[in-house]
Amino acid sequence: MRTPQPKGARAAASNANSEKKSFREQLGALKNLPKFFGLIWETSPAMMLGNLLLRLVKAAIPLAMLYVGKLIIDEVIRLIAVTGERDLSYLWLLVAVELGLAVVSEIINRGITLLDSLLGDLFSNRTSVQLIEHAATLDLAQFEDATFYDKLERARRQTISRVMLMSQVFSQLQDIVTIGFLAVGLVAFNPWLILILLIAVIPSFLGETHFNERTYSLSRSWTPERRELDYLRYIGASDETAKEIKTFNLSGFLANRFKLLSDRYYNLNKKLIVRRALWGSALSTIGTLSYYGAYVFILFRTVAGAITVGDLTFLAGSFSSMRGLLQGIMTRFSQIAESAMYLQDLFDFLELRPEITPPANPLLVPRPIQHGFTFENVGFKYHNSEKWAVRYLSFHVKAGEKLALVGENGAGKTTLVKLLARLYEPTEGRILLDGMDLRNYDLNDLRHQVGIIFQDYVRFQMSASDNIAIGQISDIQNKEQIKASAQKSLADLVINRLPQQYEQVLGKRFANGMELSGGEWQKVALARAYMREAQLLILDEPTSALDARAEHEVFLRFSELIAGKTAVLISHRFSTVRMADRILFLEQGQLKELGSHEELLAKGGKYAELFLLQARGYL
Ligand SMILES: Nc1ncnc2c1ncn2[C@@H]1O[C@H](COP(=O)(O)OP(=O)(O)OP(=O)(O)O)[C@@H](O)[C@H]1O
Repeated sequence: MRTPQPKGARAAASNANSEKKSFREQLGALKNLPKFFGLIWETSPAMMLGNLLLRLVKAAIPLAMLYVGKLIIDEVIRLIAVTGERDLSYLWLLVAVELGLAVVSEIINRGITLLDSLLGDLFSNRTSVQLIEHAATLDLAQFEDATFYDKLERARRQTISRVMLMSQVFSQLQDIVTIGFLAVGLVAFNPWLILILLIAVIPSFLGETHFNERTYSLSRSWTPERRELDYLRYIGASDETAKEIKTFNLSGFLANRFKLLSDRYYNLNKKLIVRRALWGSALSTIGTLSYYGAYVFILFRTVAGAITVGDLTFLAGSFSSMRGLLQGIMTRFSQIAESAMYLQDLFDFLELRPEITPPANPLLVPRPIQHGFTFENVGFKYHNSEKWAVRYLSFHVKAGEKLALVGENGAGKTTLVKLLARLYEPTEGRILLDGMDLRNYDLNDLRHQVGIIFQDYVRFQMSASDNIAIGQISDIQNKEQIKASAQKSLADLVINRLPQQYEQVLGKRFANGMELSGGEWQKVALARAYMREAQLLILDEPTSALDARAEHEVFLRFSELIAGKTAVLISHRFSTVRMADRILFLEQGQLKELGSHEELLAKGGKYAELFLLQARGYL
């Protein structure tokens, strides 16, 4: 059993140390940027180019405005000094240019915001799709691993928050160009001013870098806890859990658990934010002092007549905006480096490869299957467990045979069928299909030829029609086939009663959805098995919520309707199980008995004992 809190806390502490990122590592994370921009470029080259062009033009505007401002002031002073007739046309021309620049600047700003948000949305949608597609290629076992889930969680966040990174990097480039322009003016006047400028901003930059790295470490080491918080928030207020939360009166328990965990995070984070605020204030004071030092210097030079009042405003203006820009660039730099580190999580996730892979020269599943499936001494351990879930399994399922799996809870029935569908790889032994190892077959073809309806099948909050089509999604438009499948599983009786029939959205999540009973849902899910043109059908207790008569009828139909196909059924109802050709009795992961209902009864073993108990109504 996992004990999340102490383990999480230990992990948090050790991660914080091992994940402490140095400045060099932050710089290293920037190597992710070209790949990131590659993805943005693929999203829309036109928008990316347009964005960059607009920003380039925008970068030149501050210098132009400051310079025109200087000319205006010098002209005003000149005009004041002139006696007699004054010609104001040059002044008005300058004012018109300044006005024009202001208007253009505003329009460009709007254009940049527009492109940023459109490109951002496109990028985020594209990455989300990529994430869904990639997740589908991974192994089931990977999804059962907590560290994998953390990675997935971080990657999922990236698809949305990394959109910010794009505009940050673009703004960074824009500001660097602007500074380049302004610096030319400043250097022309006095190169020392640039030095003072650097002294003003470097301390803040180092402070920001340090605190960003701390924030990243904290947030990263807390991923498992954040996932737990999300989970608690979800189960604390969700339609799926509301019933039990109310009847068991769990809200206090959940709220407390949430509060304990969130308070710990809040306190750690608070310490960091407060220290950041204090250091930030101290370091930016150094910046302000050096700025005013430079200002006083420029004032002296003006009073001494070395420069004009226009020069004064130009220099003070460029100095002030360069300071703002440099500070912005440096703060943004550490944010960009931090985001780039997070970006690593997204790329790491996209780099994950499944362990179950198709062979170099995959075989297609024989059509039809001739001999069937053979288990040769198969054993399997879940990766997070030392215990053998199943072991020493050796048996043969003939092509066209209906095999029932029985056994107590945890005996290994579901594990066995997952191995059969190659959702997991046996830890030892092998499974053969028509004499060839399952590993030699094309994975997609194999998955096509095997249809499974699990006991924990998904209740998709979509239309009844889509819920059935899930069994063979390529036939989603084939309404006839969907209806025929529904008739076979008896779901049509349920669906015909719904207000919008096959187009009726099922479940309670959406406003127009209709909830079904457990048994009704199972009939809909069962129809998925009939959608599939699979040669092996596996039903893992898909009828447990049906009443006894409905289950009997469903299985009778099932046997008739899939005549010729191989089927593996799992059920705890012996009246259903006896309809199978043979029954495999599992106990603690091992095969105990195998034979027809009559044979096993005659044997008088465990199966016979349980069957008789159930027949007498004790089970
Ligand atoms: N994802 C998993 N990770 C680790 N152990 C697992 C996992 N799934 C199942 N197990 C363990 O493997 C064993 C066999 O489980 P399995 O689900 O195959 O049993 P089952 O016979 O289908 O049970 P039930 O009748 O309750 O559905 C159990 O001991 C279970 O605890």
